[in-house]
Amino acid sequence: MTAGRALLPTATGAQAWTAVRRLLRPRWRSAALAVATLAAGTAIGLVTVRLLGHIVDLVAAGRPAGAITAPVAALVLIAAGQTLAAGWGLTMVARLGEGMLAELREQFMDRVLALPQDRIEQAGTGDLTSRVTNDVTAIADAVRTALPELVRSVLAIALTALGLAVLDWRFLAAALLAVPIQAWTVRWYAGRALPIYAAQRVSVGALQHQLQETVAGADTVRALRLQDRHRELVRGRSRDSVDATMRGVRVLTRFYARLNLAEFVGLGAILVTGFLSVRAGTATIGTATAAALYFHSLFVPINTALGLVDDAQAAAASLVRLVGVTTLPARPEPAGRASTAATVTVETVDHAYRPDRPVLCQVSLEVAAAERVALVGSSGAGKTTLAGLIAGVRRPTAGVVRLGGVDVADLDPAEVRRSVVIVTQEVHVFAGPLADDLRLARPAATDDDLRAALLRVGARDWLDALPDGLATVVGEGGHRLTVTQAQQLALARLVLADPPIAVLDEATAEAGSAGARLLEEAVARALDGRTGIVVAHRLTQAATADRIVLLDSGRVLETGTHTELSKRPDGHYAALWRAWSDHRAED
Ligand SMILES: Nc1ncnc2c1ncn2[C@@H]1O[C@H](COP(=O)(O)OP(=O)(O)OP(=O)(O)O)[C@@H](O)[C@H]1O
Repeated sequence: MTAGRALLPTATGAQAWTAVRRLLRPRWRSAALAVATLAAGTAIGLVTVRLLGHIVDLVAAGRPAGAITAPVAALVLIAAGQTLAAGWGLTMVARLGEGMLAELREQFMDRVLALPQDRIEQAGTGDLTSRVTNDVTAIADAVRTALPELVRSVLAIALTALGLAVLDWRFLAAALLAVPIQAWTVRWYAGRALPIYAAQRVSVGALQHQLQETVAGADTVRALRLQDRHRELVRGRSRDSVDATMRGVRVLTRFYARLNLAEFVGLGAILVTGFLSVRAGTATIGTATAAALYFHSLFVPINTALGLVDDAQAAAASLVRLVGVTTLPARPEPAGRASTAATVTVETVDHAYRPDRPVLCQVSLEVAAAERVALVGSSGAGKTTLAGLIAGVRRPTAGVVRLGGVDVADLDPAEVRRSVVIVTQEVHVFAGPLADDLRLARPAATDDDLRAALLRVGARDWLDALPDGLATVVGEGGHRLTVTQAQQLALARLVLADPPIAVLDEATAEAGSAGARLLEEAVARALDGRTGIVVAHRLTQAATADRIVLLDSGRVLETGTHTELSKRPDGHYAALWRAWSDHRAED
């Protein structure tokens, strides 16, 4: 569902052209060289036709067989030259396209990574994912196959027309009779094909959906004796899909039939012109043959270029979606103010993901440097949201979050990253050597630094057991880390990044009780000397904090030390603690 979503922007045609020109500018030399090489290949190829015409003239004049040895040898050389030039040219165009696509993709990812999380959520991650996958693939396909073919075809058409004109302008004029029919055919096709293809995709989608539903619900269908009804539904959808496909095939057949008509008209006109010119003695049979061959050699490039119209349209639609994201500002305007102090201030903050559903209301909180605050509360109370606001991952709907006394909104994003690091519930282990994964936090760290960070968070046992130590490949396709180990990895990254403030919303709950105890110790060591805001999923973690903040339905209900809060008669925290202690006693 995209209705009501603020989708990421789509560029206008003009913006897309500007982007393409900007990408092309530093590469204009290679672009010119690629086009020149392809043009040279095509031009050499055109000589073939002149030579064939020459051979026809030699044969018509009754010259001895030895006279055609030289033109035939030239034909072989030309074929070799043409193949080489086409190969180089196509490789250069593909390399150029790949380079431009890579740069566009980098710009795209740069902007995406700078987007605030709320903006991505507003658009829906599906929008972003489809741009990164489908749109990039559509452009990459076009760059790899359609673009080189298109450049070659356009060059072949232009140079062949030039060849015809040089041969004899009357033949060019005759060939041009085909152009109005071709232009009309393209207009006719473009108007009909798009809606037919769209309907075809819809009917294929509907058929797939029906098949899936029937297969997935087969037991229910059988139980309710709905087989006949479902058979009829599948048959109906299948018929629609066949009809739509056949409409597409018919339109395509007529498209090519009309192009054939254009070819027939052009070739007919050339043959009549040739016949009349040869009879009047103003052209040789060889020239007329060459003209007919020239025209014939236009069929393939013209059909290729017209056939690529679809691909070009799909690539253009994808291009405006990629360029649209790159038109977003690179990053919010930094005020360039530095904050190294480790205090956190939350001032009357409200937050809502949807306007009608407030998640945090008037939350205020002061955290002193090196203090450890535990956020507790039932599921959905707003703990993760508050943690995200403090870490600068999202912006409050109202109110201010200050780090070291400076509004997060005024801080340079790089400064925010230096001041505060968040460890979230889902730790992503990047595929690759463990050392690379750790160095994401501090690229200049030595192996000793990495080892020290892992030891500090209690990872000695599994580090020693890894087959290649720090060089062990972890993540997707490599050595699988357990939930606890992945959390320790995240904590080791925190130690390496060494920010003055740390926000932890980690998954001790998922780690099992032994893992959770291990992680609690790891957290305590990783937070040593830092200001820590910890979303405490286990109350034992809250009990050891300097202060506890209990959230309930987005409001701060209680705040104090464990000793104070647990003794409060009728206190919420006291009730939670009693329930937690009883539960543990039962275990
Ligand atoms: N990205 C989001 N978009 C929309 N609503 C959200 C989003 N994240 C959280 N919410 C909603 O905001 C409310 C508070 O969620 P939050 O995750 O902050 O609570 P929590 O106290 O951390 O809960 P838990 O302990 O289950 O993680 C919930 O009602 C939740 O459904």
